[in-house]
Order: sequence, then C-alpha cells, then structure tokens
Amino acid sequence: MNRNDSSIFLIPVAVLILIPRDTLDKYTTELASVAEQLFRFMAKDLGIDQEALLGTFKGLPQCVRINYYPPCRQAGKVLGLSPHTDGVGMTLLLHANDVQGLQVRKDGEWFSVDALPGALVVNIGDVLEILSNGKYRSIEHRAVVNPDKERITIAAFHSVHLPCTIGPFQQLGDARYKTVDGLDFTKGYFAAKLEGRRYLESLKL
Ligand SMILES: O=C(O)CCC(=O)C(=O)O
Ligand SMILES: [Fe+2]
Repeated sequence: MNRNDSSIFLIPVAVLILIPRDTLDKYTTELASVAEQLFRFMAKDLGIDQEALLGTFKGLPQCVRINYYPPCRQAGKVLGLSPHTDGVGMTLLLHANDVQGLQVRKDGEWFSVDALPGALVVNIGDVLEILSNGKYRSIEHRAVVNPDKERITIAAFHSVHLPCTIGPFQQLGDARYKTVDGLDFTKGYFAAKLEGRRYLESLKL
C-alpha cells in the first residue's frame, strides 16, 4: 500500500498461542455439527434439498485461524484485518477473550458487531452467496483494534469439498453468478487477496 494513500496500515505480528490439540479437536468437531445444522436450516429456508446443499460441503472441511490483535495506542489509524469477504460457505467466529472489534459493511457504512459473551458470530461466505443465487449475502467485514486491550478471535471456516462446482441452485431462478470449478474459485479467491467484495463481484453475471 502506498503510505501516502491512506493512514491505514496493517500490523504485522506473530504470536504463539498454545491450545492443546485435543481441545481444538473437540471444539472444531462441535463446530462442524453446528455448521451442518445451519446449512440444513438454510437449505430448508431456501426450499432446496438439504443433502444437495450439504454435498458441496461433504465431510465439512474446516480451516481454523486464530487471530491475535495487539493493543494499539493509534487504534483509530490502523486496521487489524482489511475489509474482505470469506471465500467459504460459512465462518463461525468466536471472540475468545470477549474484546469487540469486528465491523460489517452495510450500504457503504461500517457497523460494529456487539458479540455476546461466548456466542458464535456466523458470517455468510462467498460460496453461500453464489449457491443461494444472492439470497444470502456474503458479508464484507474487517477488524479494528483496541487501544488498551489485546484481542483474540478464533475463526473456523467451513469450505467446499473438492472437487466440486460452485454455482447457483437452479430452483433459485435465473443465475446471477457464474458457475465455477471449486479449485479455480479457491485459487482465484486467494490470488485476489483481501479486497472487499471485489472477487465475488467479478463472478456476477
Ligand atoms: O477477528 C475478527 O473479528 C475477524 C476475523 C476474520 O474476519 C477472519 O479471520 O477472516
Ligand atoms: Fe473474515
């Protein structure tokens, strides 16, 4: 980023957070069943076959990222995580030490999310937006930092099962998104880096 363009900089940081392996295993196994149940509810809501929706997420592949945001006196001038959407079906986000900082973008404005203590925040990702033909919107979000407190979040991403194709369900009307190969989609998502909804928008018809 050109420093003259903006007062916003990412904080490069590496911190070792130790979580016993069996604790993380148990946690992620429980999250997989939460995700499955949510996918089922969504299929019902959309009026599509539950197994067909779950087929895209067969085996419930997960990826977990533990985000550590150190406190920063210049909190108003930095971002913890740039605006982006998640390139998965759904993300379950835990505010591990109950410090707020997640913001979502709606109608061009940023709103702070007030996460309840211990509650999971469910973020719809790009894949669900495409599969649902836009009925569920992939939420653009970012993380701000706190001037006094460190912030730790655990993001569990629920991704597609590869190989697969990602496209709107036919029952949901005229396709508003391209149908893409799952691997190409994933490669394209990572190549585009964290740039708001740019990659998802490029898949619109
Ligand atoms: O830490 C947060 O509040 C957001 C984390 C996030 O969006 C991510 O890891 O993709
Ligand atoms: Fe995210």
